[in-house]
Amino acid sequence: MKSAIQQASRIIVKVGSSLVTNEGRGLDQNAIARWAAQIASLRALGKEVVLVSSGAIAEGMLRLHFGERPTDIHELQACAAVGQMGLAQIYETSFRAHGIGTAQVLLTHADLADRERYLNARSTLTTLLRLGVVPIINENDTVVTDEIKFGDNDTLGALVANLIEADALVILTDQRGLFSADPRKDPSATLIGEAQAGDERLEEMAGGAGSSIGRGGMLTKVLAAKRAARSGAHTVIAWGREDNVLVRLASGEAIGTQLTAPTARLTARRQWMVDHLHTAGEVVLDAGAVQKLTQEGKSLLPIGVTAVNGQFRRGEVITCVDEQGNPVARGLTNYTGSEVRLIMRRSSSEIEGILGYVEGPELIHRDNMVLL
Ligand SMILES: Nc1ncnc2c1ncn2[C@@H]1O[C@H](COP(=O)(O)OP(=O)(O)O)[C@@H](O)[C@H]1O
Ligand SMILES: N[C@@H](CCC(=O)OP(=O)(O)O)C(=O)O
Repeated sequence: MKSAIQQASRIIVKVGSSLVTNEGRGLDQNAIARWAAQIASLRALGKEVVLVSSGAIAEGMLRLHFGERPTDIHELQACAAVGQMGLAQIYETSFRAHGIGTAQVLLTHADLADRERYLNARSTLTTLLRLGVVPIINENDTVVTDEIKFGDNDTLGALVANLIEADALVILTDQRGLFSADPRKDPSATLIGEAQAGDERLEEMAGGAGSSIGRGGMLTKVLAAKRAARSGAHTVIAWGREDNVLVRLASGEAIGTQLTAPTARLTARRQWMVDHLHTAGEVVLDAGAVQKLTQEGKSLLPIGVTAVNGQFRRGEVITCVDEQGNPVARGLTNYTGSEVRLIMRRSSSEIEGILGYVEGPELIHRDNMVLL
């Protein structure tokens, strides 16, 4: 099996708290500079990279002079808010040294469960990538407390992999990968080189559901791999301080644990759309639009829509039917039902004049559509 990272063109790299910090307090600037240099090399190979980085609390603790991790949730939130400034600062400086810009993106799991926010986050991230910027993502710890209690950015990494259909998720941590048992407790544990993401035996190795998962640990990584695999992304768990780890992975070297996704990326996404039984509404297409979608592989533009049935919000799944009512395609709409009623039969260049803003020239972008 070829290395997942070598083949990947869009990669999420997650660096854990245990790695970015100097023993839990403050950030390790040198380590961060090394990952930035490696990501710059990946970019030079034509790969798109999104970084999910923890470390805000650790840096905030240092800046606010907490000797140990506070137990009060709101103090933890305060640490995260203060520390995030330092995190952003170090990443911006480290990437600037390679002529690469960074962007700060703070997300919660709830943001990604909401269809409209999901689509907005997706559009922002893909636009940042198109503009050549490296998005640096962390949890928005100011507005949520669950994540801070569990201290888990692994799940966030997987959600982001689903969000922008990454080909691979690289989880960098303080161990050389997933071992047959926790190597801190069992010195005879052996490294798992490769397995299928979602294999339940991996969860047992990582501690099983019954173990203490107070803070991330390997279980959240194994579960993140399972989640990432749903959109076809492969996961690699590796030691973040391994020399030049990202570049070596990209050159095809087998390092750490590779958890392979059983379904291909496009199949997974297609299946998700097809399985989406509840569609929020319907648009009727003229014959020209049907032709563009089915024969020419194009996006759906408002000009090809002749009628709208039902009410729907931006980001919801809608069905496209032909003039006889036969389903043609399904996809995520960029505009609400009321907006489509205003812009249908009109050219995309008129959208701004009619609505006062443009979410995109397409009603449904080709990437967000599946033919039926
Ligand atoms: N089977 C296993 N293989 C490797 N590490 C394991 C395993 N089970 C539990 N662990 C523990 O998980 C820890 C990594 O998780 P965590 O501290 O949350 O890292 P991060 O901050 O990078 O997310 C390791 O230091 C290790 O003690
Ligand atoms: N968002 C917080 C905590 C996230 C966290 O610790 O996650 P993880 O690296 O998976 O253990 C921070 O930046 O400190």
